Amino acid sequence: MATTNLSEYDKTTIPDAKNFRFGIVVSEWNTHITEGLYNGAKNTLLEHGVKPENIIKWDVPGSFELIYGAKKMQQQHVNAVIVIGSVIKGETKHFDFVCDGVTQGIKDLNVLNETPVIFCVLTDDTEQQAIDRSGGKHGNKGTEAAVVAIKMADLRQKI
Ligand SMILES: Nc1c(NC[C@H](O)[C@H](O)[C@H](O)CO)[nH]c(=O)[nH]c1=O
Ligand SMILES: CC(=O)[C@@H](O)COP(=O)(O)O
Repeated sequence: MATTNLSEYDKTTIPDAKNFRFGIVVSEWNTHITEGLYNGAKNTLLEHGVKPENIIKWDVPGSFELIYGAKKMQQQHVNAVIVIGSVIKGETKHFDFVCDGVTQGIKDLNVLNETPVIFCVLTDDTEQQAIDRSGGKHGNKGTEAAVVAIKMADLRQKI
């Protein structure tokens, strides 16, 4: 069963993000998907008051490199990090290892370090599924990730 629209949320429940600074690490694999996710995330951050100069974007070759990129981005005095990737199943089990590796690596960064890392990595059986979730009929997971990043930055500031 497909997910609900990822971009529909109550905008009145989102904290003011004008003083927050975000790092976004973007995989270049399936760039037509990841750039759509990045635009969704960036535009949502801007919509909630984040200054353009407070959004740092780094590109990495593939989703597996998001782990290293996020680790270094955590050192950039940002309130939260978003990692963006698109893993699409091929003929072999490589898909499984990439997805599991990235998931575990990002989880580890959230456990070991203080800066939240938000997981915006699509793991799809088909390219159409990825298209549908990066600005298509199911919305944009980048928008969802930006909302989560603002909420986590706000929570971190309060605790
Ligand atoms: N097949 C996909 C990859 N594979 C590349 C890995 O992420 C990694 O860059 C390589 O194993 C070298 O360490 N990456 C994606 O992001 N999406 C794919 O569909
Ligand atoms: C997720 C991948 O690495 C995948 O695109 C690689 O394709 P294949 O499994 O056909 O080698």
